[in-house]
Amino acid sequence: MISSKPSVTPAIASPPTSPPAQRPTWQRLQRLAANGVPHLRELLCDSGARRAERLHWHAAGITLDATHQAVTHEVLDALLALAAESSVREQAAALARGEIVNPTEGRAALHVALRAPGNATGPWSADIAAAVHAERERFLAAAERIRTQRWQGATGESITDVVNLGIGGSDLGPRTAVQALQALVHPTVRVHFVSNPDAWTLYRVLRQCTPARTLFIVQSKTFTTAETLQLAASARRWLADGGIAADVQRAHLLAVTAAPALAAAQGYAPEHTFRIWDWVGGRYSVWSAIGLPLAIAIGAEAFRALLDGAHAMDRHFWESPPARNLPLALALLGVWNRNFLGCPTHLLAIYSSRLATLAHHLQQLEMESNGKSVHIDGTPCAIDTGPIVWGGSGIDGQHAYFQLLHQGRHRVPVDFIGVQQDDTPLPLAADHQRLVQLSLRAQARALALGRDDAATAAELRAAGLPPDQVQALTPHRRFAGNVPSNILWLEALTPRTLGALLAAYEHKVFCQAAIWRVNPFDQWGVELGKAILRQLQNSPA
Ligand SMILES: O=P(O)(O)OC[C@H]1O[C@H](O)[C@H](O)[C@@H](O)[C@@H]1O
Repeated sequence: MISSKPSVTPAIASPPTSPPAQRPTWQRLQRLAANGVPHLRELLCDSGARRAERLHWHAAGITLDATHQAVTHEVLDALLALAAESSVREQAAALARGEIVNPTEGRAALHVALRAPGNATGPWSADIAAAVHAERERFLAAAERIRTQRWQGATGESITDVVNLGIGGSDLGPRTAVQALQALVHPTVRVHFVSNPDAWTLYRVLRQCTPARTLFIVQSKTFTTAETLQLAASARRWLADGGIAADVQRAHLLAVTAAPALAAAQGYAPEHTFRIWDWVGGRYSVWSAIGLPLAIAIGAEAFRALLDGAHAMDRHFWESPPARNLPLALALLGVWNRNFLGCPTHLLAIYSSRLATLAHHLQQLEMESNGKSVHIDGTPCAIDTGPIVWGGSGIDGQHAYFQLLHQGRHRVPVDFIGVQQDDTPLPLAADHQRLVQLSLRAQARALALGRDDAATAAELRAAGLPPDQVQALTPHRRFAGNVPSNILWLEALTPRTLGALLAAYEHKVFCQAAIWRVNPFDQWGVELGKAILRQLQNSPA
């Protein structure tokens, strides 16, 4: 019997108690920002190899180039001191030991245990390792049966369509990964994702499917989410209307949940129910049975490679010194931009169409985790916490909203995310890839350097404009620049690098929460809307 309870130390992992703004390093960073950092035009000209060396990180197939961040050596030193002063490392170790890092729900957050190879133990308990291993083997075996069309529906036909019903963390992780790894997707079993209870969303998928050949995966950690239950009810009615009566629907319905009793009460067969645990946060759950649709799409071996990539990033995060630690660097640069340069938003500009959905996944990861205004001890935050995270396809954005980034009134830090080696089997794929990669680099450069009045006027004069027009046009054609950005390169778009990238962002979010002293694992903010929905549903029309 798999225990749902992690063996946790009952004590709350203790972050430093002083409010961040009262810490000496925080105040040092405030002074550095107030004194002004040189324009990126100057920082990028500083050809001293040391800046470039300090601002590049490599781990598990991911490279972070932060040379376009508005930071000096002094700022970097102070940020690393802030991490030490905030006990980031100690807090990460407490998480991995299975301590209660989510005190408002009395839970551990052991997503790192989900991606350890085999049944290897880590700092977490042997019970957890064994439970994770057993359930992983169970859901991967089911995924292989479905993928190889050995899973039969009630009428003995093979399954050709798998429809994932789930929302938030029970949708975005696997949806993003299936999208990203579509080159590996099995050609005969189609995997669909439906999260939105707008009836058309489900209809649009079901009109392509045949009931006898369709399998639904109802994914819900709580098994109480109204949107998912509505979709499941509709799916079951569609099966019944299509000749798969309620009493033989079991082979068409899988459930993934931390509340198996609720699933059983709603008629899901225990042998078709896969287990997650209360210590798996929804937005950290793609590594668990919530990844089942992904495993069906790409196969067990590729799914294990995704876990391996994430685990490689975990090891890097735990073992690398702070100055060489990629997720910590992402976190610290974000803190600098948010708290000291005063940037309220953060853009994810993704230069790989297969990865574009990543922006939605990371938006949930960052905003649901760190969109908080009280510290972990319940005291109000006097500092800014998680920024507004937004984004999508960078190339498309260039021809739409990038104008505001270049010349608007907001300074928007950017993570440019690209892929170094492309595998698209198209004759001119290398040319496409060169255009995409150079576009990424050009945008990072343009945002950083801008173009001052003198350079703008010189260019207009060189184009042959008379002096009065040069004068009139210069204010419109100048660019302030100095917009900070990261460039993240995946060496190739593989399960391994995708796993590593997702894990890097998870650790980034955790490090920022540790510095801001907020709980990144609860999401009470979404509850009020749910409660009011229930009231409205129960009140007379
Ligand atoms: O998996 P479920 O319990 O159905 O929850 C689905 C999602 O909805 C909730 O309201 C939360 O905002 C998300 O964190 C969660 O992932």
